[in-house]
Amino acid sequence: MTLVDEHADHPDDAHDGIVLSAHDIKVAFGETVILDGLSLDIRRGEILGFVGASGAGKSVLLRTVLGLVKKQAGTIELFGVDVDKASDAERLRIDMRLGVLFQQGALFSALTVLENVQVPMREYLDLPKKLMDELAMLKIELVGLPPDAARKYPSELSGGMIKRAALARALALDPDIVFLDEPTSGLDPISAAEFDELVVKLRDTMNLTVYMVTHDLDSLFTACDRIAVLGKKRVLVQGTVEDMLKSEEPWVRSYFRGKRARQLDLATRAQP
Ligand SMILES: Nc1ncnc2c1ncn2[C@@H]1O[C@H](COP(=O)(O)OP(=O)(O)OP(=O)(O)O)[C@@H](O)[C@H]1O
Repeated sequence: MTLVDEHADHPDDAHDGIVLSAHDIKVAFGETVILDGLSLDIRRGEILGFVGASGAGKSVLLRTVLGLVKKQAGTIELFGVDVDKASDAERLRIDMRLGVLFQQGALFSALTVLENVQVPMREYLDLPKKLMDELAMLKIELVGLPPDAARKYPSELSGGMIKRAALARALALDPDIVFLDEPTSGLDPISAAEFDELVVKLRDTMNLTVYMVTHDLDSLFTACDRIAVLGKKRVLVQGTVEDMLKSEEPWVRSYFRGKRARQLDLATRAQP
């Protein structure tokens, strides 16, 4: 019996709290290599911000981790299990512990918010409708949507409400880790800040691990515990905001010490 089987409830506890470990990943489309020698660990309960220039491969890595893009080399362990070696039953257990919010929100337009939140429940669980309704309402409340949002269609929601509804769906199965692909893009600064606050609150209350692809400096400065920078096809630098501010890598320097970043840094530090 493997260590993983012995700790079936919380297998990652046997792995120093590392929820996700990507090692030496290579991904190419035809001749074009997008990721090469990329390694990254994410610890239980942290909010990791993943940044990098547009087109660097952030979404490709996310899709690779989720098994939607094939890698040419490297290993990905989720909760201590090498996904390439996982049995179908293990893979299913892993999938149920992952929540995903894709870049466009990706709600089904023909379904109400309640029905959207229930999509993963229908896919993975066999529950009576009444119980599913109750569970979905709990998630809707959890993300700060009013109860009457449940019967609305995505076209009837604001951008911020769509993101929250998509987050409620990502949380439908009480995942251990959520992957958020640019969750605050397209939101006004106030809605974006509120979304960040919600993510921090959920992490604190649910001990959620968060992997957030973002271009949003506010999110990086205020919500993320750690930042990983994608560059030169791998993780170029990782650490805290302080580490980013000290980095001499040219892209990191211009991103984190550019004019806008300096203003944000000062504003963040000025807060009581
Ligand atoms: N299925 C695919 N086939 C071929 N090329 C792809 C595919 N998916 C992504 N790419 C290419 O991989 C590169 C990285 O794309 P990706 O979407 O990961 O960038 P990103 O870092 O997320 O960018 P952005 O910040 O703009 O969202 C791009 O050049 C893109 O065209």
